[in-house]
Amino acid sequence: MTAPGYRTLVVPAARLDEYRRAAALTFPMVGDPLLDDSLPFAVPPERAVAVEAPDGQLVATHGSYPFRLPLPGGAVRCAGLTWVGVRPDHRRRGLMTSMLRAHAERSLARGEPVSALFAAEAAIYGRFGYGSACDEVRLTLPRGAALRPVEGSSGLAVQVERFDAATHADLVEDVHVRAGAGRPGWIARTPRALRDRVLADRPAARGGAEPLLLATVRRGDDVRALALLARREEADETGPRFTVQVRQASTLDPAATHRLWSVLLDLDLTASVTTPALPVDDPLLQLLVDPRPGRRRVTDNLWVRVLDLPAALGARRYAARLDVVLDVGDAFLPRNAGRWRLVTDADGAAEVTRTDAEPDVRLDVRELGAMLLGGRSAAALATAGLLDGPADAVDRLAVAFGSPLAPVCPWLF
Ligand SMILES: CC(=O)SCCNC(=O)CCNC(=O)[C@H](O)C(C)(C)COP(=O)(O)OP(=O)(O)OC[C@H]1O[C@@H](n2cnc3c(N)ncnc32)[C@H](O)[C@@H]1OP(=O)(O)O
Repeated sequence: MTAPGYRTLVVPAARLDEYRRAAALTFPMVGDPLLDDSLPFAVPPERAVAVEAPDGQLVATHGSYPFRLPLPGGAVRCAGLTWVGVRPDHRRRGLMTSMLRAHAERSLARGEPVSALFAAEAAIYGRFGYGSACDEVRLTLPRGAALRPVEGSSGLAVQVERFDAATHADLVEDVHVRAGAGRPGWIARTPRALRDRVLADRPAARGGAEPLLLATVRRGDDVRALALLARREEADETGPRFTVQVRQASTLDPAATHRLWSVLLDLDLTASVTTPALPVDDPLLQLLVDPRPGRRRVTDNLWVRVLDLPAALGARRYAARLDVVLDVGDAFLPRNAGRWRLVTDADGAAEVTRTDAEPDVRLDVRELGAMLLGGRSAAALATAGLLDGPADAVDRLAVAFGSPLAPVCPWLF
């Protein structure tokens, strides 16, 4: 239910400009016409939703992207929630709450059992059943940071050129997708308009850095790794000292990974290198001879909301046999609340059914979302008092929900 006098609507094409103006009042970083032109129209039109105030103005916005969210051993249709904003003069009267409800209902109607997002502020989304599902790490490394050797690296060819979206976007997206094979959370940038927006190198968004460069590592004609990067000058009386901002690093094998980072960590005239969001087990972290110099920032990455519990849990594989009854709390979407029996077979496939049996483990849907990608351990959540059950059941759950590779989404939507 929207607050009295307000109305939630799918934004018709004729009102998209209004939608953009409402978003521009909400998000302080929007304000440059060159940037504004691109926002937020990568959201497919039928997924742009707004709230209209009693005076007819659009005062709150949200949208979603049609993603496939990689899970351990599977993938699930996922509504990537974005542009949630309420005009400053209409806040704290329930408009976000009504939009989140509309988002859940519309996603379910489209057959999307899961929603995911990046949280502008981490305290916002737990109340709506989103759980922090994984972390990311960003490194700032000194130039020349040494890497452990990897056989075959030095023989690979490297090319550095100016990035041109029209020529290179397909290659960059293709390598991005392949680089994430087997890693939960590694979302492809769909639809194409979103990919184009993510890869657009708008001067207004460069923050003083040069236009994007594309570095490719090749074995013969085959591109095995690539990076998008830009150098930015830092004032220094001793001479030019550039910071290398690596915006995307996508690698397909260990030798190419080593070769790519060897080049990025040793560009002339540079003093330091910043990485994009990396999974917490990224190969770069394993390869650094000395991981201590520089800075390391770990923060929350994807937040995940289970909308249709049996469909979401049934879309992934499990690393151990389970026959467990979960008692799930879901105050925001009661359809998920109650007891569910989760049984997995020898291949890790799951069957999820309603049951009246006594529960083994009690948890909120928020924790289920946190565990879905394999990035949060049931046992760790239990030590924090966020999941309750006998130690053997909790431990089995922790093992079964685990993932061999740490989840991450390396780009922001
Ligand atoms: C996925 C994304 O798009 S992330 C982007 C999120 N957007 C932003 O940060 C833009 C700036 N902020 C805003 O536009 C708004 O303040 C919003 C969207 C965060 C909140 O909108 P509102 O309509 O004011 O929220 P609403 O009135 O529905 O509040 C619901 C509850 O959330 C709480 N809440 C709202 N904002 C926040 C916040 N930033 N941190 C913690 N709690 C919050 C409210 O206090 C309220 O709690 P209560 O039910 O216990 O009273």
